[in-house]
Amino acid sequence: MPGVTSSVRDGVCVIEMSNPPVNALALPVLEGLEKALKEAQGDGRVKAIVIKGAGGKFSGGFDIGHLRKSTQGAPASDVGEFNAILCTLAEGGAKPCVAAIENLALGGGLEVAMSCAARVATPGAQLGLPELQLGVIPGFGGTQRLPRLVGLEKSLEMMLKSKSIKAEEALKLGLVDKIVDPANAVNAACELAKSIASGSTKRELSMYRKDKLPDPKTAQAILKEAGKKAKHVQSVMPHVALCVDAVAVGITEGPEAGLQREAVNFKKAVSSPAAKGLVHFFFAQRATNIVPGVTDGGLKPRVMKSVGVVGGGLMGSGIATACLLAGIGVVLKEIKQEFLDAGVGRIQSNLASMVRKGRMTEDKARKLMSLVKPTLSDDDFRQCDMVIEAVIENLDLKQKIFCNLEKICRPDCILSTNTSTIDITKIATKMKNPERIVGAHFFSPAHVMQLFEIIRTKDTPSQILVDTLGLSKQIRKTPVVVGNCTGFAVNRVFFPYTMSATALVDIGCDPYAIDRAIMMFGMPMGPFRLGDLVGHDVGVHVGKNFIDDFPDRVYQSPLIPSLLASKRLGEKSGAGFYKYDNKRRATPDPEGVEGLIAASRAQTRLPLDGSSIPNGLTPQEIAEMIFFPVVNEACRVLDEGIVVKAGDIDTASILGMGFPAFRGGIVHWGDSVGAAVIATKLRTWATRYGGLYQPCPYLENCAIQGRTLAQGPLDTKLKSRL
Ligand SMILES: C[C@H](O)CC(=O)SCCNC(=O)CCNC(=O)[C@H](O)C(C)(C)COP(=O)(O)OP(=O)(O)OC[C@H]1O[C@@H](n2cnc3c(N)ncnc32)[C@H](O)[C@@H]1OP(=O)(O)O
Repeated sequence: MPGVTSSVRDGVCVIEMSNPPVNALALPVLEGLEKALKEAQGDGRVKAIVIKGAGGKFSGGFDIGHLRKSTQGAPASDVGEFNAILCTLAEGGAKPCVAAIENLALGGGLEVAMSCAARVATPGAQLGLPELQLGVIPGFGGTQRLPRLVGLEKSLEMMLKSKSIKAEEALKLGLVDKIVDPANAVNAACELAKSIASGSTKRELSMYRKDKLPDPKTAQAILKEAGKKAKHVQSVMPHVALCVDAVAVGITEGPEAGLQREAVNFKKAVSSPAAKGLVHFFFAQRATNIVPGVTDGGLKPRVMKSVGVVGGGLMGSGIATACLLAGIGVVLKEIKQEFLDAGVGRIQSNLASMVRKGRMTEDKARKLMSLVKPTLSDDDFRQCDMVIEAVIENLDLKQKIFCNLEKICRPDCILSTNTSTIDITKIATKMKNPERIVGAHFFSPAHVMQLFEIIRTKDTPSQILVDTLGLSKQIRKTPVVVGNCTGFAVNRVFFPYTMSATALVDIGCDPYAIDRAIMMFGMPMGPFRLGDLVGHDVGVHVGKNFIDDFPDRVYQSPLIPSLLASKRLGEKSGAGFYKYDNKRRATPDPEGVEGLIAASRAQTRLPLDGSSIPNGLTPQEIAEMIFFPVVNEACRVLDEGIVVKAGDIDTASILGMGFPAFRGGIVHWGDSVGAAVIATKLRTWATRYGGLYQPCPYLENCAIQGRTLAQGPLDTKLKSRL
């Protein structure tokens, strides 16, 4: 049960907040804290107060579960009320408080700690105000106290980038007063609290400190710069500007006015669609490892100590690096010494790049490299707990590899393929025990990208899935378990993305206007710039799978093949839709592609609706025409049970495709638009432009039955029976 306990020893009241696993500040904890502080301040035996968290963690902040209710329409909590309690009972109370920060103090947790007169922290403890990653702003005084403790510029960096810092840096900045041994953290806090109470150590009130604040002119310049950046994203992420505004009011009008503004702005932020999307993503991401019928059976994952990787190319070396970073030994196999050397070299350079960026010491990199066993022989896989095949997409080759692996590896060794397109049952056809194979699809670069698709067939044993989910936890990736189909979850759901982009060009839209509209929507780059980056030859090769398997709903523009015929492969050939200089900087190249576009339009003869109004389609119309077919395909994936819940596709779309997190993922966004709106528009476009836009029964039925896409229809067949 979440709550607060307190005990008095040697004149110090130790208040402990408890709400496992991270002592989130749920309402009972906040109420308990208020009561305990009131009692301690009124208790004659007590000279000073220490606040700590149970189970070796201070606090992960305000309860995000409660926040979720507010984003879904429940009245927003009056954070100002609790802040007033901190001001009067912790910061302003007669008896000084000290925070004993073990392990982490984030969001509201750090705000409680900052209202104390001093803070001690354990080595490596994580401190930060990451509220903006949830679409809200600090609400327990963080916008006022952090700038006064670490300086205006640093505080804005920490809040606007949701960037936490380690206790060691916090000590240098003055956010904590002492680093203490974990076994002695509370005692050290008690000593410091007594020393402040006795006057031996000066009592500081964070809210009223001025020593870290810059002079007014510098402060104005810093705030102006932050405000400019916030304005850029204000229409979709209003919380950024709301945070800067609360800080600015505190700096220019004083902390009391700042606190009032913070409370008002917190309420505004929490009711924004961005907060709803980001909080949804927070929970969706943490729920992907729950797979009904698999993870609820009491099976325990086996710890992976040694992983074999077949192929030392870009993917193989990235996968090997990801395993090494988790301390897992790697057996890297290649067919020729020169390929093997190149693979080892790639791993080395992945680690060296982390050393250069200050994320790892040279010594650590050396130690990790010593965990690699390069080999030319499959025999070295004998002791591996798992082998991941990462060779080129060639079915014959993969089939041979798995026949061989099955003979050599231990019977409990997990045999997995990193294919991104090939049906895994086809890869397994020549195996004695085809059910052993599981898909382990990493995204490139594998040691950086967080998403990890685990592909199962209907026969995949639960233990294999549980073990592979366990691997994802070991290597700190977000897993999404998907069924076996062309493109799995991410590539399957997103194939209409590029197809619809080319359809838009064929109906008269300018490709650069499309890219701009899609970036305004929040994608890191538009479809044509992405095509250039991936290479249009690769795009055509991958696209062929969808053309073969989903002929009813593909759009085949002659535009991309004609681009290939003109040797405009994209970035690697120096030109695609854009032209590239020797530093690979992109510049639009309308003259270079206008002839190809004109020829494509002449051949496809679609109605030129995209250019029929003076300025073409609006950015919103463009985004809808590109993303509604993607929502439609996501509905099919849900309908077929390829993924078990909408949150999994949301997570995969954000982490695998760069779909904007503040929109909550592709299905969440679809629901924010509404199934009925999407189905109606798709139907209209389908009659004009073809099957790519034909709404599927799942979507149609959600629209008819008034259900959300995440809920799914009560009966998918209804529409076809009507
Ligand atoms: C008014 C205030 O200013 C507003 C706020 O404070 S808003 C909250 C600000 N705090 C945050 O954003 C921190 C969010 N949490 C995190 O970043 C990470 O969970 C963490 C660094 C604390 C721990 O990470 P890690 O050890 O990898 O564990 P992780 O799986 O993320 O979390 C463990 C569990 O705690 C839950 N949790 C973490 N922080 C939580 C929070 N603030 N509220 C409720 N639940 C929380 C997670 O949902 C997860 O639950 P589950 O086991 O049921 O899935």
